[in-house]
Amino acid sequence: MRILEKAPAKINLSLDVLHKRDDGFHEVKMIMTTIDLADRVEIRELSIDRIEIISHNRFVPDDQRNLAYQAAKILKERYNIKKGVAIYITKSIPVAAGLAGGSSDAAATLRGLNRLWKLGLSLDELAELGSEIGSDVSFCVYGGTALATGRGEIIQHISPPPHCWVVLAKPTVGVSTADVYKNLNLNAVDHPDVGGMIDAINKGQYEKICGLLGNVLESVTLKMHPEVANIKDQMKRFGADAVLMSGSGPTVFGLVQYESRLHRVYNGLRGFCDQVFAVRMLGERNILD
Ligand SMILES: C[C@](O)(CO)[C@H](O)COP(=O)(O)OP(=O)(O)OC[C@H]1O[C@@H](n2ccc(N)nc2=O)[C@H](O)[C@@H]1O
Ligand SMILES: Nc1ncnc2c1ncn2[C@@H]1O[C@H](COP(=O)(O)OP(=O)(O)OP(=O)(O)O)[C@@H](O)[C@H]1O
Repeated sequence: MRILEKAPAKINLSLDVLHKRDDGFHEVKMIMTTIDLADRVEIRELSIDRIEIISHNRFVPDDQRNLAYQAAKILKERYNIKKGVAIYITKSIPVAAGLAGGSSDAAATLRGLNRLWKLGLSLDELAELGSEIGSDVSFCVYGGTALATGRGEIIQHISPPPHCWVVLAKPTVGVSTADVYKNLNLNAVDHPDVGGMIDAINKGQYEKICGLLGNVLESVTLKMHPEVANIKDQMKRFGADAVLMSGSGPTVFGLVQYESRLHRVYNGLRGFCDQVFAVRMLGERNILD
């Protein structure tokens, strides 16, 4: 038996950090939405009781460090499954990019194994298990558009944003999410208006959404890596309607309403960055059904 799951990337339209918690994590308030850039996760049964990861990507671990491996392990242990699986991951999402690639592979593995092993778990139950793997996994279990709070694992679904194009550019710098949070100085940031963003999304107000994009983690990553600020400037110069870094970076995304403008932004950025993508937002719920 063979199960296929799509594992789409996310971007953060708004990302605020409220305070550091006693457990070391930060309390966040952010709007996440799924985009049409996805890894492919294929799960096949094995005759021996083992978890194998096959990815053919030198940046992706093929052992217990892989978040898809951790997803399979949690389900096997929790439900006492004595069967093995091979998990084939075909990466399209750039690695360590701020696009939740690994988290989405883990979420796809949870959904896929739930089907393969007929566990009958709800998405809410899978999201709760996913939160043990990483803060972004719960959102990735559902996809769509959501307000994420807590350390990112408390998910409230909201309306999809109005249709537009998203140009993504990933500079070749490596960013550690833990380092970015560690270096965040909350006394020196402009907090984005997350409530205003929810309102603008609910009302389908594209221009207002553009004006409200904000991410407090930019204050750290842009200082560490000036090339990220440079990519932001170039994206604006080529005509994106609004530009922001996703998650802890380093990927920068630009929103573009009209296709006529899209080509100029996309082609312009290709002169600066190897990894550039032009995709759609997939903000609807149930896109993963
Ligand atoms: C930046 C975002 O991607 C925005 O969506 C997320 O907040 C990060 O999510 P993630 O990569 O799934 O993060 P995790 O794997 O859970 O945590 C990695 C590290 O980031 C820091 N971390 C993460 C999430 C959070 N709310 N507070 C934190 O301080 C912690 O040091 C943690 O050890
Ligand atoms: N399935 C996976 N795909 C990619 N990287 C993985 C995977 N599993 C584990 N990793 C490890 O996780 C690290 C971060 O990769 P990932 O692509 O998930 O980052 P990210 O997009 O910045 O995540 P987030 O936006 O959730 O912070 C990689 O450097 C890699 O070593």
